[in-house]
Amino acid sequence: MLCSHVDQSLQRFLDWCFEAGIRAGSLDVRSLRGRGRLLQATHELSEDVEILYVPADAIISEGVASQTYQASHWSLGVAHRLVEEDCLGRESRFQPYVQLLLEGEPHDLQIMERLPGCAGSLAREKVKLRALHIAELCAAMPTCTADRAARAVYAVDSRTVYSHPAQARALVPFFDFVNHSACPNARWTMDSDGSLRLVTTTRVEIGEEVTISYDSIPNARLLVTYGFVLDGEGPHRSVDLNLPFGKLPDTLDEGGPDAKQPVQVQILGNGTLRRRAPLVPLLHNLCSRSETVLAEHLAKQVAVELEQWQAADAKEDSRLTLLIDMSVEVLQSFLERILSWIQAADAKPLMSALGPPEEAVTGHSTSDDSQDS
Ligand SMILES: C[S@@+](CC[C@H](N)C(=O)[O-])C[C@H]1O[C@@H](n2cnc3c(N)ncnc32)[C@H](O)[C@@H]1O
Repeated sequence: MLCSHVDQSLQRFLDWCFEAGIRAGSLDVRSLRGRGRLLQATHELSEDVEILYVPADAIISEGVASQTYQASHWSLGVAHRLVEEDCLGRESRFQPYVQLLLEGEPHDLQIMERLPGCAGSLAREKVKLRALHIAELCAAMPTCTADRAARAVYAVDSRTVYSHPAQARALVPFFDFVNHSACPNARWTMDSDGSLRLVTTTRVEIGEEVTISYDSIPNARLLVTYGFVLDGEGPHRSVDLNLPFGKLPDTLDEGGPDAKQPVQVQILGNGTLRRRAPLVPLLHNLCSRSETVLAEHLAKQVAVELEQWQAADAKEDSRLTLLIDMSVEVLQSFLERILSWIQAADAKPLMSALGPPEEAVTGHSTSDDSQDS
């Protein structure tokens, strides 16, 4: 395993990886401003080649301790395991890995808390959840300081993988240097014994970064969970929108689902709706001519949120600038689509006018390779 610009704890970690049976002969660890540590190919690699193998006993997975937290959040099980290993100090067989993991500073959620819409509420929820988890970890392990607990919670939040087939949540050394891309060149799988393999999905040139897809989530979620946003096209170019409906004019009083609950929809980069299903009950609850009522209500709500995004302060943070610009563009094109449907008043049902063409719905395949968020 080669490594450039190594610091001491990274070198100790890499030596430990070798002893633990982690095989990554054609990968190098690099650091890049704005991307942190990352994996880079040291050889030209063909498609479908295994480039990393991490044996099960080198992986920190959800342990017996997680039983304590069954009624609570999934991440506490893994965080508990991590803090337990940290408390063992040099006695822990994962010590170099644990040390490296707990060096990571949690990213600042404060500047995100004032963002409009779902982005701001996600950040505020995350702040509350982090505080609860830190308190729970400290209460469960009196030798654990709030700072250690905060670092553990952050490491778990941003680095845990979940394998559906193996039904396992885990912190996987070396593999967790892999960054996310909307067009990844690798995917991972977990064997039934809990070991992990990383395999190329395309040809990879020498020096090229190896990436996977963590998830197909909007930029606001990427920012709150992982601390970065992506430019360009892809599933990240979308906005989650909470729509409060209350009582619409022309709503049927009897029968039909409750239209009072706010519903969440997702708007894609081309201004179409990805998830239309939450709006369907509302349509059922309206009188026949009331598609227009719904469209007008939608337009009003979107205009309100658009105004909030236009007034949002990026606080000289380039990630926030990108998120704000993208949210404005997405909401604007969605609003234009609704308004032109209202103006045209054509026979096309509102939901199909707002929905995406088939290929846009399909999204992006993540197979086993979705990280928890
Ligand atoms: C699983 S770790 C990946 C390795 C990480 N770069 C490191 O330094 O250890 C996930 C973190 O990597 C960073 N990251 C991943 N993909 C990124 C990307 N496309 N752009 C910028 N940062 C990214 C984010 O800080 C994220 O929370």
